[in-house]
Amino acid sequence: MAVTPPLLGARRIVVKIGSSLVTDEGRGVDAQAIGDWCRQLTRLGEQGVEVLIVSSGAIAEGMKRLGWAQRPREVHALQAAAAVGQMGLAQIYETSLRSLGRASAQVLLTHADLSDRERYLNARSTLLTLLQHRVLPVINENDTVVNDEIRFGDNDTLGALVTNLIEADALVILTDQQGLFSADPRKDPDARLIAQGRAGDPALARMAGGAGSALGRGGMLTKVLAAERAARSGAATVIAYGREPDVVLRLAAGESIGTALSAELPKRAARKQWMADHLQLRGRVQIDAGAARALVGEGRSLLPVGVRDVAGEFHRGDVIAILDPEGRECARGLANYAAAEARLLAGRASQDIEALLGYVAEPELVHRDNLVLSAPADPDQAQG
Ligand SMILES: Nc1ncnc2c1ncn2[C@@H]1O[C@H](COP(=O)(O)OP(=O)(O)O)[C@@H](O)[C@H]1O
Ligand SMILES: N[C@@H](CCC(=O)OP(=O)(O)O)C(=O)O
Repeated sequence: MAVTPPLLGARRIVVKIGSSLVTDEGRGVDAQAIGDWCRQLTRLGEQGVEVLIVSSGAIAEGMKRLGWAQRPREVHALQAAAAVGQMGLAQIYETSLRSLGRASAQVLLTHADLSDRERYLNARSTLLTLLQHRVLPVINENDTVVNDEIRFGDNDTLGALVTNLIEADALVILTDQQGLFSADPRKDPDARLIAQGRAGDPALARMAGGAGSALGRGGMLTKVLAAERAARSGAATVIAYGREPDVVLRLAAGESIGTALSAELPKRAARKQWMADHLQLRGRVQIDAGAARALVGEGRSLLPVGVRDVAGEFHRGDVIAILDPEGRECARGLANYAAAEARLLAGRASQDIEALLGYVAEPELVHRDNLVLSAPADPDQAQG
């Protein structure tokens, strides 16, 4: 069965780089290898592809800087090592990207940041703003304030959550193996590379084992589960060897390298399902005819000026229903402002937001990327 190469034509990708690669099997941050990944990603940026990096390696680098030969068991010692190592990691990415003419930004996130609706929107807006300004975000977990992630080594999951958050087209997981094998190749010499599969296929999780080295935490299982999660927002995943020459550039040119795991749902349909499955309706706004035309007819965002009435008590990041002038639900979306603020903004121009609230989160009440139209006007539904 011929499969579309997952990175061919992708406009936005997340590249996750594991600890063993970043730190050259624990010898300390490998500046040369980081320089090479940055070169490839900068080249992709020049071709118009938006790229985000999720990089592990803080703990391994911190241990080296502190002269610790053994990975400590105490969580606080791991957190301290991460705090030390993150400095080195950020410094090397910044230096590499600056020498290539790319601005970079450090973003430290926790899983909780992405499950809290308000912080989710904040993280999303910040990352999208960085991309708009052609800044390359370098993301890691905020290891100093969380400990589950340190114990479970969850940067693979973080990569998938970031992919969902900014609706990337693909997640690339660079690791120290050629891809997913039928069994852990460190233990089974007969293991064969799985070139392609469907994200979420339970057979893949059965093949994947834990980390094969003391440095990596998640092993293949967290990568396979990350692919399943990335597929929920319609993104494909590739698991590939990070030291394969020009690996990301060749993937982007359509070459098959490593393991490609496809997503079943296209992006828009996946997002709609996600909103339906995960989010509870917290309020309603009724809009005027002009706003209804803009939303339903032209696929635009909902601006406060088109809002007539606000019902319910919702917060920023909650889902609200949008009703047309006849009171029929025409869309649902994530509110950028709380109900009390939306009441103050109703019927007013976006330029007035600062004067009315004292700050501006976004000019829209619901951005079109966070909006799902109701049947039958929604093209996804019209297609069946
Ligand atoms: N089925 C499998 N295919 C490939 N690698 C596997 C498999 N099962 C377990 N592994 C192990 O997973 C390791 C990669 O995971 P990990 O060490 O966490 O890497 P990273 O630091 O890149 O996240 C490999 O080195 C390998 O030993
Ligand atoms: N946040 C940790 C990463 C832990 C982790 O997930 O590591 P890995 O399994 O190598 O991707 C660090 O920077 O050391």
